Amino acid sequence: MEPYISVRNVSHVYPNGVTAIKDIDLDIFENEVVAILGSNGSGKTTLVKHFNGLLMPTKGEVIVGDLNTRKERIAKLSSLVGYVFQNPNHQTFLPKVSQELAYGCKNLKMSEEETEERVRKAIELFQLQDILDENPFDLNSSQRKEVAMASIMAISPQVIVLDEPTTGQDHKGCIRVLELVRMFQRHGHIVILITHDMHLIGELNCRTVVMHQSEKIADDQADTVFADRGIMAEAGLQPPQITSLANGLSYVEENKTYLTIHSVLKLMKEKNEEGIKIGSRS
Ligand SMILES: Nc1ncnc2c1ncn2[C@@H]1O[C@H](COP(=O)(O)OP(=O)(O)OP(=O)(O)O)[C@@H](O)[C@H]1O
Repeated sequence: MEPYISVRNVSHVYPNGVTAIKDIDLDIFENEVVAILGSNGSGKTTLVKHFNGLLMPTKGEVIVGDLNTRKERIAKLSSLVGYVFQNPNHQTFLPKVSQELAYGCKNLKMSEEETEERVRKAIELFQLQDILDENPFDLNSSQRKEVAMASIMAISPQVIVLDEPTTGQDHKGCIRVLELVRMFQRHGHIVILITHDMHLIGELNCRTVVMHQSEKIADDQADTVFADRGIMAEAGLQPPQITSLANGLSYVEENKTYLTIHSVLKLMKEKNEEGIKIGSRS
């Protein structure tokens, strides 16, 4: 299978001389959810900004669809790769939600009918019917984030990048992000998450790329990555709390990784039925 995004031996050195990513190879395939994980300054954002042409490699090349990002206009690339910024205020600027939702399609010179149809679908998916006339800046931060995501969804890019989607969200907001990631995937999109949120990655148990000091040091399913103590320590990462808790239970096999509260509760129930008492590892 051909990858949709192919990052080939890419490095990026900023004009001030900082090497933000180094010799990265990465293939991302249709319909994947991929988390890009790593501590502050490890190169996550720099890497992902290469997918929609916001940055160009200083070495190597990035292919999106069958387009080399060096040779494409940014408008074309942003119709393929939609970027939802961490702070929705950075991508929201029109006085009405309805205008905001239509902006991307209009900017890509879609016809009025097509824009209307796409916006209608986005309104339906995100249940925004009641706030169409509101000013996005009068909405709360969760609603503003929904509007930002819906505006990207209206463009319907093949790839949706969510930059720290759970930052600043309460518990309900975080559950909503999880639902949206799954919804984007059901609708056939590739979802790329730039995140520090181990709980979110654990719940998704998605492919996880770990960046550390500008290099890719791991690329595997989240449970495999989280079980690799060497990688976790090198990258300065802690697994989700529930994984640490499960690791402390006496009856959890050393090589098993539990990522969600549901999986730990299921294990406890099974052990309880077998008459095995909960104990902690000595
Ligand atoms: N515009 C820029 N000019 C110069 N250096 C930059 C620029 N943007 C990022 N850097 C540097 O590049 C390195 C990687 O930064 P990047 O933002 O890609 O990391 P990150 O993993 O996304 O970090 P964070 O989690 O803090 O957002 C860091 O050393 C950072 O200071």
